[in-house]
Amino acid sequence: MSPGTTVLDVDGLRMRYGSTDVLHDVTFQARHGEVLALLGPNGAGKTTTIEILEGFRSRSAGRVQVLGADPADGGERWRARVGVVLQSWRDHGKWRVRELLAHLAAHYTAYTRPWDPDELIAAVGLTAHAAKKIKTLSGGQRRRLDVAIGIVGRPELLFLDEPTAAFDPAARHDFHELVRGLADDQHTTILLTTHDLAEAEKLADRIVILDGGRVIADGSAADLARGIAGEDEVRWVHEGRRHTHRAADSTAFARELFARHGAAVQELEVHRASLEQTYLALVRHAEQESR
Ligand SMILES: Nc1ncnc2c1ncn2[C@@H]1O[C@H](COP(=O)(O)OP(=O)(O)OP(=O)(O)O)[C@@H](O)[C@H]1O
Repeated sequence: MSPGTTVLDVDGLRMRYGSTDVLHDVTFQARHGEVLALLGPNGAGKTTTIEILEGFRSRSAGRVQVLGADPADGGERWRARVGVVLQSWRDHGKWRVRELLAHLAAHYTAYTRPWDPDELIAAVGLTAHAAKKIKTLSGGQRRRLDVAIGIVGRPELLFLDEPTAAFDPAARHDFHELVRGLADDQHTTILLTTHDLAEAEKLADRIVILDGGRVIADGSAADLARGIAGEDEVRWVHEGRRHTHRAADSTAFARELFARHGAAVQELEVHRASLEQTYLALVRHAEQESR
């Protein structure tokens, strides 16, 4: 698959539970090698969307293509190209970590070139626990194992539903490195849901925000920030005096500033609206509109 190919294509997706519509006309795409974060308040429809794309839930209407197939009838070969990290892997408590991953890797050899179990165990930081029974792992260690299970077949597309919820800061940092490595080095396309906006800002090439089952924003963190805040704040010191200026194009403004004053410009800082500020503004606005 080449860069620029559309790996996920969701068009007019609708989902109804009983008489309640929980997804209305959801449309977005993801390209090959892109990390897409799906954000939104509790109940916005993130898990429902991801489960439909994984082929675990039937949709009510709309067109969905995942790696060129409709997930509602994706066969085994298609499934082997898709990695899934569910909210938690509770079965197989008596299995040992290495034993389970070796077993799953063997299953994938018919379709893909799976990870070597020991390399994978090292990549998710479980080397010291490789011989332990799964039921004896801590919550965070089990979550690392969930991630290993999701990627063991070197999927072309990986779904991560709140992958770092139980991680300590070091595990979270290692996981971020692993995800960026999968996208940058192996060109894995990744769709993740998270409530951690700093995580989304760090990992995602693009962000889709769902609210009340509708897409209310789609773009890079910088695009979304520009759309809401409009301007960055530029601060600097010149001849001992502190200055502040708001600029729509802060890079062009800084270039001009240096062209005019050269090395006399000191302590330059550019402050862009954080994803947290942008997200809160977008969700508040959407909720006011729907009242
Ligand atoms: N099996 C079901 N039957 C009926 N309603 C459901 C079912 N599953 C989910 N819902 C409803 O669909 C809506 C979307 O739920 P979903 O789990 O997709 O949200 P979410 O964005 O993943 O939320 P969270 O951030 O809390 O995980 C919610 O209102 C939820 O109550």
